[in-house]
Amino acid sequence: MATDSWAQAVDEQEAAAESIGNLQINEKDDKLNAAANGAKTEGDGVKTEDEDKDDKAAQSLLNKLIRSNLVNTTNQVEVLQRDPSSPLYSVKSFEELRLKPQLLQGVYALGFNRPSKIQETALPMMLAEPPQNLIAQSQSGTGKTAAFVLAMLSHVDPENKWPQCLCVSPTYELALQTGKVIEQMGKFYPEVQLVYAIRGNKLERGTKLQEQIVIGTPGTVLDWCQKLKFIEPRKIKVFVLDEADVMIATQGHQDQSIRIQRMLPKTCQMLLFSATFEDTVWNFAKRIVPDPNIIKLKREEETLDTIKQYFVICNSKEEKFQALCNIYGAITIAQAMIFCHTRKTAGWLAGELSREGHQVALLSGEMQVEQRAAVIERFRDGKEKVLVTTNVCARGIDVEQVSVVINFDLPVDRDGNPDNETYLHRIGRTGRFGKRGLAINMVDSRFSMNILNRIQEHFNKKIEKLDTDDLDEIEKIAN
Ligand SMILES: Nc1ncnc2c1ncn2[C@@H]1O[C@H](COP(=O)(O)OP(=O)(O)OP(=O)(O)O)[C@@H](O)[C@H]1O
Repeated sequence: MATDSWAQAVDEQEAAAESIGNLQINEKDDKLNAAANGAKTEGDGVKTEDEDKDDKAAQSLLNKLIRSNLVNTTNQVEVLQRDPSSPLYSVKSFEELRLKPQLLQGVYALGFNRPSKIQETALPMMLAEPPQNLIAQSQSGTGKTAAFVLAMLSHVDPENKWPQCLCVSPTYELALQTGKVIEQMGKFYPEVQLVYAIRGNKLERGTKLQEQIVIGTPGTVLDWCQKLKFIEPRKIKVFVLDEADVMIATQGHQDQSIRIQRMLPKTCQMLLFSATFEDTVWNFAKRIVPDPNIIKLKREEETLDTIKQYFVICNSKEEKFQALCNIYGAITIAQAMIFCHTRKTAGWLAGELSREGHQVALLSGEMQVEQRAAVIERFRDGKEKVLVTTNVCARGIDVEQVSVVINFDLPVDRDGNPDNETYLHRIGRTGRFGKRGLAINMVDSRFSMNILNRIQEHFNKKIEKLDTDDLDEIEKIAN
């Protein structure tokens, strides 16, 4: 097969895999959303823009799950105060915030020693009296969730047995994830209770909620406020809209969120968080949050500076597998991520590696988001040492924790050109003090050699040749 048609064939195969994967996830989500939000389901089998957008929520969830630490950033926050003449407070310790002792205990129990960059400025603003509104944007993993959870817990009056804080998240899974943070941080503050306004949580008609914090998806929260009246919106003191960029990408959520916001009192503190800030997010943010303070933290650029890059020449996938075994035989690899171009190759490779006795996790296009989340959690917890995945599956996932990345197939776009952005994202690291990493690229044709050369030129960084039959040479790369 000529290289061009080979490239096209794999692209087509992968594209098919992608749409099947998406359809399954979305079909399920649609049904669930329909149940929760009264949305319409259209299963016409065509990949629509909405399905693409739905991926954002899945990516965001998977990213949260794979990460166990704060994202390092050397950038400074940009602050735009509603009242520029008022002093700007920033804290370097949690003590300075005069938190309730139970909450301080919760923060330390989570292993937080000091506020993150965004928390340094966001927390004093959110905890100020009178309450201030805030729009905050910073990339995923910089401590936004922990910040607003702390703000909600601080503002609650545990004596009052009714909902006082309302937090909306784009999906069921993301709401559960944030709920977990509330539960952990509020561990030593048992008087404060939390309830999930999500599909499946059916309450009896006439119920008046006693929990002080409600977290849920926009459709259910709206129903609970408006139709079912489980919540009295006029008693809400803090309203949080999380993941605004994911929210606006989901049909109907924007309107529902605005309708919820309109039911809240003028005095309610409005807080909105987003990982990205395009105009659409900004326009939405301004409708949700009147008179806001604004905090932005620029995304840390990824670089290849701290990465050692190699390539290995092989003639077939079997040879690539053998090269991989040689590498594993020569150096100790704590955890590795291996990227394949198609689901078929990924499945085959995972099988071969497990036959060799490796503990392998496979992330594949046909899995539903919950299954993918479970795989990622097991990998993050170190239950498996190798994660084999297709690019489609791993798109957008931060792999900063993983020290070795293997491109079993090099990333190419649909036109068969090098996908430099994906290459950088797969193996790059953020921050000047980012951990050192090792990247190994498998080359198995003139086509892939050409791709490798073009990637090398693009980044102006040499990718060294590695002979995987020479054990001494392999050993050297680990030092
Ligand atoms: N001050 C802190 N010190 C140490 N770790 C922290 C601190 N704040 C948050 N973390 C941890 O860092 C990780 C990312 O935090 P968090 O989830 O709040 O970020 P985020 O910006 O909300 O990201 P995402 O949008 O993906 O949820 C979490 O594992 C969290 O427990």
